[in-house]
Amino acid sequence: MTTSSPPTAMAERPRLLLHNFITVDQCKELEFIHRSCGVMGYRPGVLSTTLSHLIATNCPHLILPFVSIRNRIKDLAEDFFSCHFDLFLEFTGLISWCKGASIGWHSDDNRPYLKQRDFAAVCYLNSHGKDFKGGVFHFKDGEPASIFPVVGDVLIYTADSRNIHSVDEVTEGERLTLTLWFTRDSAHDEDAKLISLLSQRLLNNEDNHSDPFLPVPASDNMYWFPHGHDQLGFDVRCARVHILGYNFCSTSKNKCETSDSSCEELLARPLQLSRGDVILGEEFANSLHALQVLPSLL
Ligand SMILES: O=C(O)CCC(=O)C(=O)O
Ligand SMILES: [Fe+2]
Repeated sequence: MTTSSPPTAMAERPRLLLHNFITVDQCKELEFIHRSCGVMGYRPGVLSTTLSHLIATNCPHLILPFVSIRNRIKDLAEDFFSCHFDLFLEFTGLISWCKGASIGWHSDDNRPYLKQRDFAAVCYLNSHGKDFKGGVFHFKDGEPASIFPVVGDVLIYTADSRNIHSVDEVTEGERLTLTLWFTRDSAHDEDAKLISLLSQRLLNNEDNHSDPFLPVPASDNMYWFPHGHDQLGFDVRCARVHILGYNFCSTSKNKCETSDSSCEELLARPLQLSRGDVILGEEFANSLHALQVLPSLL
């Protein structure tokens, strides 16, 4: 089912909301990737997983679930905006908006370094009212005026001043999206950059023979989620594993230690998982590896 506006309104404010464009299973798969790999994002209270981050942390195989979804949304945007040329993906990222996150009125090309952005697509991977509260999307003018995110829905719009929009503060839970920007400018083609990163990584792996399937954590501060004042906050990896009912513990000491000063060191080393007093048998190369495997143990 499609929600769109009459032709004149459409020319003034080109935008489209499509329901059920991606399946709930696809949304869950992307959510799982984000839960195991997400790092601090581009705004306060926002976590993100970009494709270049997946390559840099040795997880290029996790790009596969994005491929068909990206292509379908690109075809949709080319059709809807009647492009007589191929668009390029400029950015692809899973973005979660935690409690307190919001964004005021803006267009998506509103900075000199964002001028290449022509179109935006936001896929909602979870639902307002069920998974989070707040986080409603609004267009400043025209219809539809407000969008209440529903899992599987996709919203596309031009990145220019015809589509000024905002997102209300998230007041509970975590709001998750797959956000894409498209450009006409081949100099900003994300795929060309990803291919170059992939080939560099292959060359490096040839040199150091590292295991091609084990994730490498990003630097610790990328996982540090500031919360409140006075250096308060938490490590996103610990938070994820806690939510699933587990703790990280050191393999050497067979002792759980997630909250002391050695936590950051522990998270980058081989470790095990515990649940209450019970230590699970599996050993993991590091915290990200555990987070990637944990859903299959549940
Ligand atoms: O997540 C959304 O609904 C829109 C986000 C947004 O406006 C942005 O990232 O620029
Ligand atoms: Fe935006």
